[in-house]
Amino acid sequence: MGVFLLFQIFFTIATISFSLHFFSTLIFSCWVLPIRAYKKIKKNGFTGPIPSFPMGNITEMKNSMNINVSSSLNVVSHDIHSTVFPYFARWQKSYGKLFIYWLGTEPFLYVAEPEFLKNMSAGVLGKSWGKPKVFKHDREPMFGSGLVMVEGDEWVRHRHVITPAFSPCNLKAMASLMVEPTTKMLDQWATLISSGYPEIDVEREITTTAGEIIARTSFGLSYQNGNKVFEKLRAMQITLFNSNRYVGVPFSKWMCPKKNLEAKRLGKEIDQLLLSIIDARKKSLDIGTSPQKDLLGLLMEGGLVDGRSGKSLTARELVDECKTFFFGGHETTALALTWTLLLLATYPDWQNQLRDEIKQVIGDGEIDFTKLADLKKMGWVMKEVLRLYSPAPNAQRQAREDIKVDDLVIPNGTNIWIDVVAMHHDPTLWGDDVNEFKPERFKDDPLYGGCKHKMGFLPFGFGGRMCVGKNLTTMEYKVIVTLMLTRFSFSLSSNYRHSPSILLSLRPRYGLPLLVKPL
Ligand code: HEM
Repeated sequence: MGVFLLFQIFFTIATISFSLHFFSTLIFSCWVLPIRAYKKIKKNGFTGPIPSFPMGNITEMKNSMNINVSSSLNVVSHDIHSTVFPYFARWQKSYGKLFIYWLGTEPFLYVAEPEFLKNMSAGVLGKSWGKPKVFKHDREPMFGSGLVMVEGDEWVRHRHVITPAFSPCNLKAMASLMVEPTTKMLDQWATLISSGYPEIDVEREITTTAGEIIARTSFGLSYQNGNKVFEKLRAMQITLFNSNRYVGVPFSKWMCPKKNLEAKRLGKEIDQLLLSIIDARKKSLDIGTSPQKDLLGLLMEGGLVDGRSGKSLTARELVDECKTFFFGGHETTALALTWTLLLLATYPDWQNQLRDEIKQVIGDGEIDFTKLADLKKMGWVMKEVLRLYSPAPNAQRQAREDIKVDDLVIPNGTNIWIDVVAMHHDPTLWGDDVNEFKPERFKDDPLYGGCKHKMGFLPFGFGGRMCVGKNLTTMEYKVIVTLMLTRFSFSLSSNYRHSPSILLSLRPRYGLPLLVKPL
C-alpha cells in the first residue's frame, strides 16, 4: 500500500512537472520569443498589420484571397500583383514597401524595396543569411539537406562542389538529353490533333516533360532504378501539393498526418533507390567505366568519399542533391515555358518573330546546341516572361547574426520575405508600361531590361544564393521553345480563364488550354 501511494505521488509530481515544462516551453516559444523578436525589429521603426494569436495575419490573408478569386477571368491582364497577393498590395498602401506581418507566431519583415535589399547584402557574407527555419519542416521531404536547405560553411562546401557541374561545357553535353522527351510530347500533341483534339492543356504536359528532363539530367533514367525514382518523386510532389497547412501556426505541422506519413514513406523509398543508383555507379567507376555526363555523374567524378572531404559529397548528400535538382528545377522551368506559351498565344507577332529567328539561327535541321546563345530575341522573351510571371514569386532569408543595414540593425533570427512579384510590377522601377509585355526592353539592357535599380529584377534570386540552375534552365527553355515553334502555332482557347494564382508557385489556376495547329 505504501509503495503504491509513493508511486501515485511520484506519478502526480511527474505529470505536473511535465505539464508545467510543456506549457512554459509552449508559451516561451509561441509567445515570449516571437514578441521579443517583434520588439527588436519594431525598434527600427517598422510597422505593419495587427496580428492575432495564434494565426498572426493568416486569416486576413486567406479572406482577401477569397474576395479576389473571380476577378476578370477572361481578360489577360498582366497587372497581377494585386490579384495574386491582394493582402501585400493592400498593406503596401498603408505601410509602404517595408513592414512587418505575421505567419502564425513568426514575424516576417516584408521587403519590396530594392535599395534596402542592396544594403542588406552589401558587405555581408552570404553565409550570414540562412533560410527561415519555419519552412524547413515542409521542405525537408523534397530537399533533405540539399543546397537549398544547407547553411553556413556547409552551404559553402556544397556550393563549391556543385557549381562546376553547371559549367557551360557540361551543360552542352546535357542538351541532347532534352530533345527526346520534348519530341515525345510534341508527337503526342500531333496524334491528339489528328484525332480531332486541337485543344491541349499545355501546362500539364509541359510539367511532365520538364520532370522527365530534369530526372534525365540529374540522375539518368536509363540507369537501373532511374524510372522508379522519377515516378516516386512525382508521387511525392502530388502528395505535398495537396497538403495545405498554416505555416507558423503552433502545432500545424502535425495537421495532415496522413499526408506527412505518405511523404515520409515515399521519401524513404526514393532515398533507397537513389542510393542503389549511386552504389551501382560507384562500382562501375571502380572498374574504369567512364562516368555519365549527367549532374550525378559529374558530382561523382571527383571521387566519392564517405568522409567529409572538402571537395566531394557523401552518398547521402548526393541523394539530397538529386532530389533538390528535381524539385528545384522542373516545376519552375515548366512554369516559365507555360507562361511563355500564354504570352506567345496572346501576341502572335512575337510568336512569328521567334520563328523567324529560329529559322535564321538554327535552320530546319537538328539543333546545333552551340548556336542557342544566338537566339537573342528568345532570350528577351524568356526574361520578360520571368518578369511578368515569375515562377519563383518570392525569396526568403533569415538573419543568422545581427546585421547592420544603414542605421538599422536586423536582429539575428529575423525572417525576411522579399516580394519579387511586387518589384517586377513596380512602375517606379520599370515605368508606366510596367504591365505590358515588351520583350524589347531587354534589347539595349539584356541584364536588367531597363529597370531603374539592379536589385529590381530577381527571377533567379540574388547574392551568393542565386539559382545554381540558371544556365541549365535557359538552355532547356531555348531547346523546348525551338522544338515547339518549329512544329506548331499556338492561339488562346476560349476556355482559358486568366487567373494566375499562388499554388506553391505562380501558376495558371485553371491550366492553360491552347489551340495547337501543326505548321
Ligand atoms: C525558370 C527556372 C528557375 C527559376 C525561376 C529558379 C529560381 C530560383 C530562385 C528564386 C532561387 C532562390 C534564390 C535566392 O534565394 O536568392 C533558386 C535557387 C536554387 N535553384 Fe533555381 N530556378 C529555376 C531553375 C532551376 C533548375 C533547372 C535547377 C537545377 C537543376 C535549380 C536549382 C536551384 C538550386 C539548387 C537552388 C539553391 C541555390 C542555393 O541556395 O545556393 N533551379 N532558384
